[in-house]
Amino acid sequence: MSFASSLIISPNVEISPSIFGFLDSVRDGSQILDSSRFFSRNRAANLMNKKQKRVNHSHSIELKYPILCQGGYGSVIAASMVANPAGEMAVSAEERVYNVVMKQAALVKRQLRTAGELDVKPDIVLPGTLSLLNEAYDRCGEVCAEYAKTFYLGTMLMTPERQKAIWAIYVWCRRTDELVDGPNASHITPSALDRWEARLEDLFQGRPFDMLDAALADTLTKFPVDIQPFKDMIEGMRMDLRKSRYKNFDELYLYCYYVAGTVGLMSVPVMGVAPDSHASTESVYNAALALGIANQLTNILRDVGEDARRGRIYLPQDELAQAGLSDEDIFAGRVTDKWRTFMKNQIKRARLFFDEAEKGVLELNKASRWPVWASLLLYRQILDEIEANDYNNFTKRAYVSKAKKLLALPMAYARSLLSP
Ligand SMILES: CC(C)=CCC/C(C)=C/CC/C(C)=C/CC/C(C)=C/[C@@H]1[C@@H](COP(=O)(O)OP(=O)(O)O)[C@]1(C)CC/C=C(\C)CC/C=C(\C)CCC=C(C)C
Ligand SMILES: [Mn+2]
Repeated sequence: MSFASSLIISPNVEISPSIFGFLDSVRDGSQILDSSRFFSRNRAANLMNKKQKRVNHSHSIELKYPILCQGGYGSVIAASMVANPAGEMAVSAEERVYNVVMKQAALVKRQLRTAGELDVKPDIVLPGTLSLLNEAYDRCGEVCAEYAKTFYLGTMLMTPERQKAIWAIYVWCRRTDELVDGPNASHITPSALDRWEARLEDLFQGRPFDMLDAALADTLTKFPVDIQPFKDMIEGMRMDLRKSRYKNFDELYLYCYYVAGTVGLMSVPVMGVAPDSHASTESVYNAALALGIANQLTNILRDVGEDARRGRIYLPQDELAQAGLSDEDIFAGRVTDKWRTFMKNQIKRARLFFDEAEKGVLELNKASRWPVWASLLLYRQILDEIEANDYNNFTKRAYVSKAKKLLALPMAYARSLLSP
């Protein structure tokens, strides 16, 4: 991606007067994320395993995302409630995220009941706005094509309404990511993120700030997309500003949910569930969440060296220690047997999340499955490439060749024809 194109989509939140100048219209609405509902202890379930075992939830809840045990990863039971140093019981990231998933699923079900069928609502168009909106959506499509070509191609089978909506969501996510990853990242402060969130709230209330926001505001009138995953993605960016180490997988899981699991939750209401699917809405959302987590874990494993050069280590510190590794080993970038063993386990875990995601793709509307399969197959191949590089993710970038990318498209298409 070129620096220039990155600037074009860079959100115009006030980050530094010297760069963008002061923008009166971006209100300083430091909305505080309502996290109280996250911490409800009444709900817990197993996201990654259909058995969903529940035991006395005031003390311990069995969850089964793949965590490290002596012999590697597996379907290991982990307590979701852990005592913090003060001896208080804290709720695990998995449980917090599960609450969001349940809320999203409930929202879609409610809309299904009231609308009869989850489909596109009619446009209410003021004279002149339609062409502006079309322009806005076209621009979203261009940005998407420039940043994520294969995925963009995959959206070609979707209905025009769904396609445009996914592009608009993509652009909002990309702009949010640009805030902390783009050329102006060093100027981003928590209050700039607060302003970006205030702008999000405005957009959800039908007051978009610019053309690209207007496309998303229009999408919201057509699909039952909730604000929570969007707010949570911004929360992930806040997390990136304040921390560069993750104590354990629970912390890393929450980060992965914020920056990528949220994408799954935003996309499903647009992509739609197949009319002949018998899967529960919750299970489809769980799969969507799993794909986001799998993608982000893969992204992290691919970029270990690059992140370390920025002083960041997105790997569970306790698992590194168990493997006999320290931050210094990562900064030194030596591929040792200890590192290979550690990486094998991390890759195994990421693949478990991809496996979980696969179950849900079949349940999506047929026309929406292609881009999802394409993204799943392509991202999962990055793990194969890390193995092919003999786990040197310090100085070698695991990269899926153009030929393999092209091959993934017909493969994804063939899979999208399979019925649930
Ligand atoms: C069909 C489809 C894939 C739709 C998703 C479209 C969409 C809205 C994508 C937004 C992606 C985005 C810009 C996220 C911002 C945060 C971020 C950058 C996350 C990383 C993406 C990879 O990007 P990249 O390699 O460019 O990363 P760098 O910034 O360069 O480091 C992520 C790794 C996460 C992306 C997560 C997804 C694409 C989740 C996809 C899940 C679904 C679409 C749900 C599918 C449904 C079922 C039932 C499985
Ligand atoms: Mn990024």
